Amino acid sequence: MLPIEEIAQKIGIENLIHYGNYKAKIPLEEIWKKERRGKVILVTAINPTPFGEGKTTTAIGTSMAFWHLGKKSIVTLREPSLGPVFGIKGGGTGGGKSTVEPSSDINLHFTGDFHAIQVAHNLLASVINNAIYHNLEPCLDRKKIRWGHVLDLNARELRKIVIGLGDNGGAIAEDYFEITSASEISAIIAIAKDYEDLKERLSNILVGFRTDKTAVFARDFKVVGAMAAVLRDALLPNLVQTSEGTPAVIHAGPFANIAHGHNSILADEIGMRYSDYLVTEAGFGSDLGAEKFVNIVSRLGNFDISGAVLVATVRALKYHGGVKKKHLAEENVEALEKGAENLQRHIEIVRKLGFEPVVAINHFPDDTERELSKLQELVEDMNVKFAVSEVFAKGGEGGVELAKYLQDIEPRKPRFVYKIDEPVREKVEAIATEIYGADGVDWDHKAKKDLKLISNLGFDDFFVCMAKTQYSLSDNPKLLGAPENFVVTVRSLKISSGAKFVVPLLGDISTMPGLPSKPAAESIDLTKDGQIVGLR
Ligand SMILES: Nc1ncnc2c1ncn2[C@@H]1O[C@H](COP(=O)(O)OP(=O)(O)O)[C@@H](O)[C@H]1O
Ligand SMILES: O=COP(=O)(O)O
Ligand SMILES: [Mg+2]
Repeated sequence: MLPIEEIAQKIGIENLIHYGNYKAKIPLEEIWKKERRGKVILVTAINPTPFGEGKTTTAIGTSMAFWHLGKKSIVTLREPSLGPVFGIKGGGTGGGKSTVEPSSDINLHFTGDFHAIQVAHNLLASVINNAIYHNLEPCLDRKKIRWGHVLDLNARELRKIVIGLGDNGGAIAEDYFEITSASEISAIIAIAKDYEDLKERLSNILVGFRTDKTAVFARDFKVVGAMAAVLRDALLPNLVQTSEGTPAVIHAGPFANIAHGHNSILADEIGMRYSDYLVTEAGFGSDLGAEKFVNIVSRLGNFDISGAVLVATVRALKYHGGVKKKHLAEENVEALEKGAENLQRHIEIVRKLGFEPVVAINHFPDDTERELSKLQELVEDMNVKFAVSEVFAKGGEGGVELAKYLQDIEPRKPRFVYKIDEPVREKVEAIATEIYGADGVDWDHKAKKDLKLISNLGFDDFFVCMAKTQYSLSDNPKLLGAPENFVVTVRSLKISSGAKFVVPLLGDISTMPGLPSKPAAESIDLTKDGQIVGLR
């Protein structure tokens, strides 16, 4: 690795807040010193297998490839959450010869941003419960509290809990934990422009209602200052490097299935102002990350997008063709051909969002020659540009063909799926029908009540941040491939009035994931000389 100041010098960043030799935070005033000039390249994908199909890896490799072409590029990514790190997917720092470093630090505590978000979130929860204990104003109706706790782990046992069993003045009550990436504060850190905006958004967080049904916000508890104080450094983007010594800015961590799925806009500003090509990832498939990147992030950040890379893999398309996870390494051209219908749908989604995708076939070692040539044949018939990406095996050199397709694409205005002043119900129905291909939306009783509440509170002009399974275009994780003749069901809607999002919860999506029977944590260790091993 190069010393982090050498990475900063490559792109002209002059001031850093060092976190050791290889990590640094970028002061807010540094961000605005340059004008925007970089083209925005979005990396999205088809619906993935539980292992992930290589968007992070491809984003890193493509950014490095631009340097091979003599262009300056910055890759922006989200901070990995310990949920997947210890859970199914493992780390979020790419793989093979296309990684961001120091990967062990980045995958674990990094610069402490998630811990800060966790503390700020739980501080507010403790103050809410304390007001009830001391019978202080604002005293919330316990059954109408809409602010739980967060923890950066996959802990299904905390999805629904009872609190107050100890010395708590008898206020025993139901409560819950979400994973930190699902916290509204995680979304706020990803969209706030400066400390004033941060505090304004924190103060507008809706925490619940009094018994007289009046709404109560975080500002009513007088701890917004303390929350902002503990978040002071978490708002600053983190500068690190790729495995080829090119700049990477990693900041904020909302997942794309339970939140908006993109790194901070501040990180993107650095990518646009300090390089020719910002390569950035939106989580999971285009139905989730790319939809929200266009309809929420690019609208909030007010920027155009040039290119869209659509990552596809043989293994995920076989999965969509009906192959079980444990058989994905076995050749199966027939299943690949059937599952390719999922790729066709994502090409259409990216076009609906206003862009012409370039398909990146992310080549895995298990792909056979027959499968690879079949997939190239199928993609050719889909009338879309594509390149076989070898960035995992070869680093930036393996992404040059892809980068050459992207370098001359001109910025375009995204096509928003909904107008911001439409009612929430219509926004949700537009996304479900136009992006997912659903015939319509079913609204559970609780969801209908939430819609009414949103209108009564005057929040109909909020962004819609859909929460649903990442495995299917529908809200049923078993409905793979290119499902048709289905409706999606909205169970309820979270109101994030600080971020100005409403979060419709579809199907049985949970904002607190669980661990698999064999957690990735089992392969992690610390050697006697202090080396962390086994993080993948
Ligand atoms: N071409 C490849 N060959 C082998 N493993 C890969 C390849 N691309 C990605 N991976 C691995 O697959 C997992 C998911 O990759 P990642 O880039 O995180 O995907 P995503 O961002 O789409 O979830 C990581 O462990 C990564 O190292
Ligand atoms: O939020 C999900 O991100 P990945 O698609 O990178 O796992
Ligand atoms: Mg990723």
